Amino acid sequence: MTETIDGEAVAADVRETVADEVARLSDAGVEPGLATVLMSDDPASETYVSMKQRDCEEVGIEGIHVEIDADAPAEELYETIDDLNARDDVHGILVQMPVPDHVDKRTVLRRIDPEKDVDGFHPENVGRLVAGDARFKPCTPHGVQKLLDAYDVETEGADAVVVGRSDIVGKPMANLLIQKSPVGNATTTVCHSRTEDLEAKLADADIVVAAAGIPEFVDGSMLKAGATVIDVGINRVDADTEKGYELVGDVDYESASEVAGAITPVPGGVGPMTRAMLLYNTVKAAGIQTGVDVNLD
Ligand SMILES: Nc1nc2c(c(=O)[nH]1)N[C@@H](CN(C=O)c1ccc(C(=O)N[C@@H](CCC(=O)O)C(=O)O)cc1)CN2
Repeated sequence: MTETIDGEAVAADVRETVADEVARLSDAGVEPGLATVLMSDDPASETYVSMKQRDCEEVGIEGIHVEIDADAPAEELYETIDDLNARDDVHGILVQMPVPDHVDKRTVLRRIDPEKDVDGFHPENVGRLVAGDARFKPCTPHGVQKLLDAYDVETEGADAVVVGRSDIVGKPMANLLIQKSPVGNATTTVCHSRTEDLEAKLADADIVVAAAGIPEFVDGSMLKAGATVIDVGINRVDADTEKGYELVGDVDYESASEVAGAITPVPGGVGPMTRAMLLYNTVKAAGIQTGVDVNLD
């Protein structure tokens, strides 16, 4: 019997923990603040940012939202980051990705104060993660770890395959899975567009994390019976619905759920966890910057 991994439920638990810590910080005179910066006309990015702002409101984090015209000079974004770095009421800064082509993404990531980098994308934070001393784990892979933990998926000694090598998901996910820590110790293979015989690698995997951004490209016939399947893909495909599209993952849910032991749905799987871990990192950032103890596991 395949178990559906309920990301909405686990994310709600994380938000509850975060709300308790926000209350404790508030008792100590600290009001955590998260700034989201959107420089894009992409409807999906607009949706994600407004969801993040709504989540902040739910847990009592002060949400600050900055919108920059997608055609504005890159310098406008860099200066916005400088302003947010200097503000005492802003503990976390998130620049929604992707940014327009004329903006240098590496400059953006380096410009954010590493103590406010709640995405965990600054090179200092990437280095800390790789060294096993993470300050902020990137939200999506951290959310996946939480899901594996919540559903008692054994990672120690498991063969894990991460499909996709992005900086946001694939690389940090693989790093977390190999670490000598809880929800780690997995033998991890990272597959990508140049991987030969992906099918053979997937066929042996106890845990599959699909993060390639290709709609429904992993199907049930490629999976080992009983595998845990984590679908990170959130693809908008044209459909005859009210919105004109439907959301599908990188995994063909119907066929995969006939073979998998446990599987995340799309929507309602990893997406809500990505947002919940952003709140978690914001509270952690507020604790770091103010010296107030924060109890997060
Ligand atoms: N600065 C960042 N940019 C981006 C990140 C990131 O972690 N930091 N990740 C992705 C997208 N992403 C976060 O911004 C994200 C994607 C999806 C969801 C989500 O809640 N999805 C829902 C469905 C939402 C919908 O109706 O469209 C779900 O899966 O249930 C949240 C965040 C790229 N950019």
